[in-house]
Amino acid sequence: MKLFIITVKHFQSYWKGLLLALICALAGGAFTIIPPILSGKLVDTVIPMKQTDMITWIVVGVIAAFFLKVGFEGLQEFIQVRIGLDVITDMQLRAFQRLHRTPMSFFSNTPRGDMLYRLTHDVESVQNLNNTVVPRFIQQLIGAIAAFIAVFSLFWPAAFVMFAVFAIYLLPSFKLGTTVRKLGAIQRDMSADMYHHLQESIESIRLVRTFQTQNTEIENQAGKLAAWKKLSIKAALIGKVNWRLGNLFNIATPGVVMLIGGWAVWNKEITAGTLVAVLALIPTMFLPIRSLAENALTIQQAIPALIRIYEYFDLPEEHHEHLPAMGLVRGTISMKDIWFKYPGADEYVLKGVTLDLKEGQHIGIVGSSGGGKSTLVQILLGLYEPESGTVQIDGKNLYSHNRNTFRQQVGVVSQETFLLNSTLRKNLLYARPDAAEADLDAACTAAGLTELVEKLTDGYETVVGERGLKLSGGQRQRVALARAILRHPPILIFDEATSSLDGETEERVQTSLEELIPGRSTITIAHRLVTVKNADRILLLDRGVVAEQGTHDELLKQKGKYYELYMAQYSELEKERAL
Ligand SMILES: Nc1ncnc2c1ncn2[C@@H]1O[C@H](COP(=O)(O)OP(=O)(O)OP(=O)(O)O)[C@@H](O)[C@H]1O
Repeated sequence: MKLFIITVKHFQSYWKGLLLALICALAGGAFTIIPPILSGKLVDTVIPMKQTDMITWIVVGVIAAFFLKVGFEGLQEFIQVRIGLDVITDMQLRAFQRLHRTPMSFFSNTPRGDMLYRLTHDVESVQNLNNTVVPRFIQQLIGAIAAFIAVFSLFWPAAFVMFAVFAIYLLPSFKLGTTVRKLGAIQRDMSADMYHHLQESIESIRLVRTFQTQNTEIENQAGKLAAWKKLSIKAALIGKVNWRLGNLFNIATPGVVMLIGGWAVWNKEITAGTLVAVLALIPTMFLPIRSLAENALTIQQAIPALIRIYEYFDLPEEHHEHLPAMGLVRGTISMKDIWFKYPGADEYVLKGVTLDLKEGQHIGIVGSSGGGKSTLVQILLGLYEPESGTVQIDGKNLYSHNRNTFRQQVGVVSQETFLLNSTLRKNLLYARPDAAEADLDAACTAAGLTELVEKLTDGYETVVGERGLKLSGGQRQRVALARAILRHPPILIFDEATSSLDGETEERVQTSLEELIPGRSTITIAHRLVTVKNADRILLLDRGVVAEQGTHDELLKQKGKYYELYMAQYSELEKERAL
């Protein structure tokens, strides 16, 4: 019922077009019953009375009725398809918009394949139903109702027989339909799972080749395909049985009508022409039932698909876009007593973390892997909300402002760099589409990218490939760096930004970064302590708590965990140099 109400709401604003489509369908239905009635006239009066000139008129009438029926129904189909496409594009866009406004936790817990499947295949399933099945069904239903009324007025016992036949047919058909619906839903889940697997397998092609797991991947897909095929055969078989059952009734009914109609003609209760007209109207009455049986699978797949699209309309939204804008950020950050655990997790990732950063200061965050460093940054960006604690930017509460207006003023370079399957220019300008050429060049110089740009035959216009596969890890990271620089942000966040660069490049990029940092509030997350050595303050985050903090020298003097970490890394560096 909810499904019906939401769907009706979607179509509500198109009521004028829908009304026109309905009028066309009614006209089409009226013209459907004219040829059988004219056939009756032919048998009853034209032939017995040898009205040869009337034959021509009847033929003209039949042809005209046919053309008008086709014309009206064609117009109705076009209007409905047009409105259907408007509605379906609205639906897809609405689901997509919602996805972009939902909290990040949703993305951590939802397979990407499932999201893509909903926005593509599910939308397509509904579109198939919308474009072909529904407009035809409406035509056929109106034609059937018109035929039923005509049969009822011509020879009511035949209408009664039809009614009884429908009642008998609907029972098994309903049962089969329920089974097909269940199978359709399972089939859809299987398809989504296959889609997810295909996508994951192709996306992680490097991993697959490195670990030589091609055969496992293929076997996995073969297993999924086999299960899907088995189910599809079952669904197709039931669908066909349902359709044949409809056919059986379609063939058997005229026999029964012939029997009682013949008897009535014999008893002079009706004319032979009336019986001919009634018999000619029977197939029209069966059309909607046959159509339902024929398209059972399409319908049964579209209904769960529609439900799944609607589910996205109900996704929770980050309610901040309507909040006041953050305004020009200067760069004072204050995170107080942050307690946070990921949705569904039992353990706290951050346990009372406090971080204070004055405008233009540089803070380094170090610590063991999984200690919560990246999570702290995600909270600062407002991608996750802490269970308790406050985040203030220039003294303003982040959560009572539009976070987008804050994020726009932060340059982030993280461990993972996502590149668009487009040119280097588009990838760089993603951060600031209106940047001037000189800014672009300057950002590339600062990020150490100039050499690469000069080496590429098409320079900035070189397509860097899907997910940046044509660039090395270091080059990708430099692109991300240039993007961040291009924004001229008052706040910079480097999350292992130089981790995949070789020693020499890292040193060069590090120098560029250090030139960039003065005047901007900067947070640098690093495993290598030398990266944050010059920071104004360093926090050592250990299992969700700030275990130590101070300048590099102060921390070394404390001879605590930082000291141990530094000594371990230092001696390794020494060892490397000695080799
Ligand atoms: N999206 C997520 N959902 C659930 N748990 C997560 C998620 N992201 C991270 N975690 C968990 O939170 C903890 C902290 O992760 P985080 O990435 O913040 O650590 P980190 O200190 O940045 O680690 P590293 O130095 O290895 O990058 C880890 O135990 C991790 O498993």
